Amino acid sequence: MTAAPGIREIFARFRPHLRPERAGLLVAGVLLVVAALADTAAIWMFMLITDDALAAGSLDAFWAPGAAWLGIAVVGALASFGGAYLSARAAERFLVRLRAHVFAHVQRLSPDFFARRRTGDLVARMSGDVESVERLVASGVVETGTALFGVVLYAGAALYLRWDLALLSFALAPAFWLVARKFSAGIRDASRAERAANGEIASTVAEGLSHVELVQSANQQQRQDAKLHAASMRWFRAKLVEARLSSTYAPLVTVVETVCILLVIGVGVWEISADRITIGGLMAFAAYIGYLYPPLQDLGRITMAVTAARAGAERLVELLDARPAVVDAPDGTAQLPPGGRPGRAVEFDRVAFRYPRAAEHALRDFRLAIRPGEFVLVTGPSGVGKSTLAKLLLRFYDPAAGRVLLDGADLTRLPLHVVRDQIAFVPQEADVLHGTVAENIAFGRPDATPAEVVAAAREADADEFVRALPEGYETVLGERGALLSGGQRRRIAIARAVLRRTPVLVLDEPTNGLDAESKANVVAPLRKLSRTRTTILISHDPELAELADRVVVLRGGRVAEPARPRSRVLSGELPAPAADDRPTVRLHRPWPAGLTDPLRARGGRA
Ligand SMILES: Nc1ncnc2c1ncn2[C@@H]1O[C@H](COP(=O)(O)OP(=O)(O)OP(=O)(O)O)[C@@H](O)[C@H]1O
Repeated sequence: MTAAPGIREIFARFRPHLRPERAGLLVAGVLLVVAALADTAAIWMFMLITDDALAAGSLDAFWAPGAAWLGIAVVGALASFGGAYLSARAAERFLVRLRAHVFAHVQRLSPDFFARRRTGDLVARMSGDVESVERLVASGVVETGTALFGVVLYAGAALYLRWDLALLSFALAPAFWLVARKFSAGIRDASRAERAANGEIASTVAEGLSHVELVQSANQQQRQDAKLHAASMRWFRAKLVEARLSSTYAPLVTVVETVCILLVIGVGVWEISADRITIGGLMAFAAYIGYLYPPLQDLGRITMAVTAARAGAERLVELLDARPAVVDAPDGTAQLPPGGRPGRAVEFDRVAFRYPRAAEHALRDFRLAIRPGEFVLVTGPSGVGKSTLAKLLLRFYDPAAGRVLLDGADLTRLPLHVVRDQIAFVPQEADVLHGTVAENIAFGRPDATPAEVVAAAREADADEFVRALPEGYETVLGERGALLSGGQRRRIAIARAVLRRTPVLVLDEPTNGLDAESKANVVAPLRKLSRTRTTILISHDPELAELADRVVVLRGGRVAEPARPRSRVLSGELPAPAADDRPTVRLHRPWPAGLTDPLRARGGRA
């Protein structure tokens, strides 16, 4: 493992997020200083009362310091409350801002990043690790400042009362540091192990829950239990090491403290007998030394907390250092010609692409020009690069060579959001989010009116089954759309794509794994939809060739044969819709010649 970032590095890294809290932290610091000053003054009043009122038996000498003590206590309490509240407020606001920043960063990383990560671990980094950075950078700053001030203040007061006695009792102060230092290394290693095990626990639970059907159907619950147990035991052992170290630290510090206090009292008794100090003076002195220990202890504890937080910061910095594979062009961006036609032209111009860390190219010298409004079926054997075309078109990645063009504009020269505003994508796994059907359809356009949502559902042939759901469009779908069949989930995904009204529609295997009837339901809307936009349909399914103007067959990352235009639709020459608008696709036709030539298999179309 690489060395954890140093404190300075961590501060430099996260300081910008702390900047808006500077005023709050400063006021909190001032109030906590006032609270410490009030404590110091209260002890002074205690000394005056002991010597002038108690020892002298004078009630008159009691009132003035007594009243002052009360006033000081009230001011101290208010300052202490204000300081604690403001520092907590600043620290939590920092936490909220940092978490938002990390999430925003992670959301913009390329799909490839997530392919190599476990979701649970990412969740753990955005919760526990963000909190440990907050403890270090925000609350840690106030605590350290206040503790340091306390040490200086109480040591100063003790020195003022009796400098010789004070120096004697300070002689043992470095022992606090030595003890804290000794424990820090062990705490750091244990914290690293604890943070990593925490990520593993979150990952195991998240994976187990999201694949619950797979786990149950394969009878693998015990294996999942064992995985969680193993991660939990690693976490438990690390926690025990942490607990052993910190619970040894506290009693050790108490022993050092007791030695100091006994030393002070022993020498003090001798001093009183020699009449060199009053009893009130000795008690106040002992109180200052006693007040000195908590901030000293705090400094030791903060040293250990900082060590632990470095392990979290290390994991967070690693996340923040990950760079998205694509970003907006730094030297200005090109303009997309105004739309208006049915769809936009899409072109892959001698594109070569290899996934990060992959040995082979997924696409090589790939050329394909799609006219505006054209409906192209992209087919070919598994793993040949079909889905990669969609990923390049959506600019999840940039090609290593060649260009992907939208209406003649190079995608790498267009702002990323403009590219994605042009393309609606229906992925292989139709995503269903937790929320109502209406919210699911409107995901890409949250401002859509209910009427627009229903219109999109109609276009995707989803309206009828949605209305049959218990609460229609207001039916809450579970995170994975458990209420819906595979075909229905796809139609919701198509409705979502339709609602975005983009000039380009890309569908990746929309009929995969569906039976004939569900497939017919998914295919039916495509014919209508393709009339008003450029449509790229990625599929193994030869029967879908019926729908397309052109079939493109891929082999080894290239177009295997010249893409042949169909006689049907070209942009601007759209035929009148069929009377009943139903698909003419024959869904049970065999695939006579394999994937090598779907055109041959397609035959004539009515
Ligand atoms: N994230 C990735 N990292 C590395 N290699 C990848 C990644 N995604 C895909 N590949 C590889 O790139 C090649 C093309 O993959 P792609 O998903 O485009 O194929 P496909 O034709 O869509 O396959 P299928 O029909 O099975 O969906 C395959 O060899 C695949 O193993």
